Amino acid sequence: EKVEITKEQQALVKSIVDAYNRHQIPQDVTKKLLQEQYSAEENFLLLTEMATNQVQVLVEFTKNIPGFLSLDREDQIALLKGSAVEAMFLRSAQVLSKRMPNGYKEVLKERVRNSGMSEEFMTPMFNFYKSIDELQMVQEEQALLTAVTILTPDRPYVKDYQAVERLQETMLVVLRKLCVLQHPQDPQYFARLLGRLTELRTLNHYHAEMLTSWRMNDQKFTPLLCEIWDVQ
Ligand SMILES: CC(C)c1onc(-c2c(Cl)cccc2Cl)c1COc1ccc(-c2ccc3[nH]c(C(=O)O)cc3c2)cc1
Repeated sequence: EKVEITKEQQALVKSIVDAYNRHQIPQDVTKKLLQEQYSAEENFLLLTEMATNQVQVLVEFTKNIPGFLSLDREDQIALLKGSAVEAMFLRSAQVLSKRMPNGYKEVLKERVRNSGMSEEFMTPMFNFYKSIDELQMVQEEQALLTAVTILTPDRPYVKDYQAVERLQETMLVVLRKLCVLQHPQDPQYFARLLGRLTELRTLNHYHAEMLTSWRMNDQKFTPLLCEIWDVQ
């Protein structure tokens, strides 16, 4: 059928993509990934700093999702806490799949590999990064997929399930149209994007286990990460 995006859907996409691009980790932070020395401790510290900055970027992006701030305040918190790891996986995956200058992505991968993480977590993580890379998403798809992930209604402690579902539905309708228009030769593209969200859920589980093992080794996190991940 003839798929076309309405005026208000175009406005929605524009506001989400602008928010997605406006909030980035500051260059002086990301360039530390290239400069600091290599050791498991230093790598863990850097990744903790990146994750902390990433959460701040995530909060700012989320506040710009049309309708999010009109949700119940406690539900806003529940959505952020429930989606933080998945949204950060998406964002770091998109960073790693971008054509990076001066070996940046190799450096990031190297630091992740040598940060005291268990192999059982690395494999699914790097498989996910590879599967995101293969999709070669345009920025509209990346921004909308991140918004869809954040607006997942079945997170713990969400009270007004319907309100969140309505918002997510609005995003999914636009994302599906974008996929049809952007990838006419691949009618399954939208379905493959949604398949990544399922894969993200399994990564949540691995991440929770990794957090536990880090805590056993008395690894320190920042106050913001402790708050969003309910640790310490
Ligand atoms: C607390 C630390 C050790 C941690 O725990 N889990 C994860 C963890 C891990 Cl490994 C994997 C996936 C998710 C988490 Cl949440 C992490 C590290 O998390 C991140 C690591 C890197 C980045 C990152 C790196 C470079 C970047 N450039 C840009 C940019 O916009 O230019 C964004 C960006 C983000 C984000 C989160």
